[in-house]
Amino acid sequence: MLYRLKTDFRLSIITLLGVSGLLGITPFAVMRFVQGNLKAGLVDVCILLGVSGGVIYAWLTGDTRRSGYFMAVVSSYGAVLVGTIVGDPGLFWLYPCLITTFFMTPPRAAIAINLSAITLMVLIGEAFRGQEQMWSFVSTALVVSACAFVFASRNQDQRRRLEHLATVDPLTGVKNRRSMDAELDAAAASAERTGISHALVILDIDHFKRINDEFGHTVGDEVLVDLIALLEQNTRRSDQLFRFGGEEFVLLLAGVDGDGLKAVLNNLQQTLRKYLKSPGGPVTASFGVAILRHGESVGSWLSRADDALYQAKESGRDQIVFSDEPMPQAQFQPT
Ligand SMILES: Nc1nc2c(ncn2[C@@H]2O[C@H](COP(=O)(O)OP(=O)(O)OP(=O)(O)O)[C@@H](O)[C@H]2O)c(=O)[nH]1
Repeated sequence: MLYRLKTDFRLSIITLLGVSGLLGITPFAVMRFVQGNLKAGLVDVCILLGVSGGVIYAWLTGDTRRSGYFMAVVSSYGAVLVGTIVGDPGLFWLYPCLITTFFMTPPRAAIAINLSAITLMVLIGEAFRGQEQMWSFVSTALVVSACAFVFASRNQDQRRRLEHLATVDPLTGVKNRRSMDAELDAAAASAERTGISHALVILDIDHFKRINDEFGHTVGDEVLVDLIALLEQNTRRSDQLFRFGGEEFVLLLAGVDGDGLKAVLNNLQQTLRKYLKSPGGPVTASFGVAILRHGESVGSWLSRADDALYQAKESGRDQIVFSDEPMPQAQFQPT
């Protein structure tokens, strides 16, 4: 539970809003019923139910996008309703909502929710004692929204940048080993669900050490970058490429049958032979290929591709070796 709160920012904001809503609104709901203000008491109860429902939904389903929208709408328009019924004390409830909408919904949606809530509050007008108070509210609500927008946007940029740094290889720009582990898990789960075949290719440049030793690390780096450009030009957009380590890369292909896979890999091999070069001449690569078996673990899938790569190296390099002879059709049916 703590782990989810730490790693899922939106879930933590939704939970914070839910808990503070429960703690903050419950005494007022009780007070309004005690004072005989049934309408205000019922509005408070509805907000409490909505907010609690949003939190429970987020925790049970993990769908913080929908519950974020729901919570933002319930809390903001709920605050407008409270302002309409109880007058100016309701105005204060809108301020925390104006801030938290930016952390629960995308910026454009948050701006729309905030502006519409401020406008509604003004149009209904019940919450204000006079013009001066109304315009003070409008100005301060806009300032709060603008500050929350800037803060939330910066926060989002920084999170995206951190995510990029954590998942992308800086030299080649392809996803790193860390992303690969997550994507292979997702691919295996998708294969079980849909029956679509998934192939994993480990590709390793031949005699790469010699290139580094003879021409230097910078030239070696350029060969790696050229390799990625060639791989990206000769695979589908849906195919995924990862840097497995050093001069080893992993290609994940979904929905390929045996013949299609052979054709893609033969084409890649020819392309590398023809276009991948170092100052010492053409550069080749060895390929180890494994198609995911029904019920197989990702570890075993990777290890079969790695064994096939080993065989490709052992049998003279510049080879494509399949762990199993690929079938012309998808390997297994959905469960
Ligand atoms: N330039 C450069 N070299 C790297 C990078 N990462 C790993 N290497 C080098 O890649 C080389 C890999 O050498 P080996 O594992 O012996 O492989 P190889 O020479 O390609 O031999 P085979 O794979 O058996 O054909 C080592 O010299 C590493 O230093 C990198 O990011 N840039």
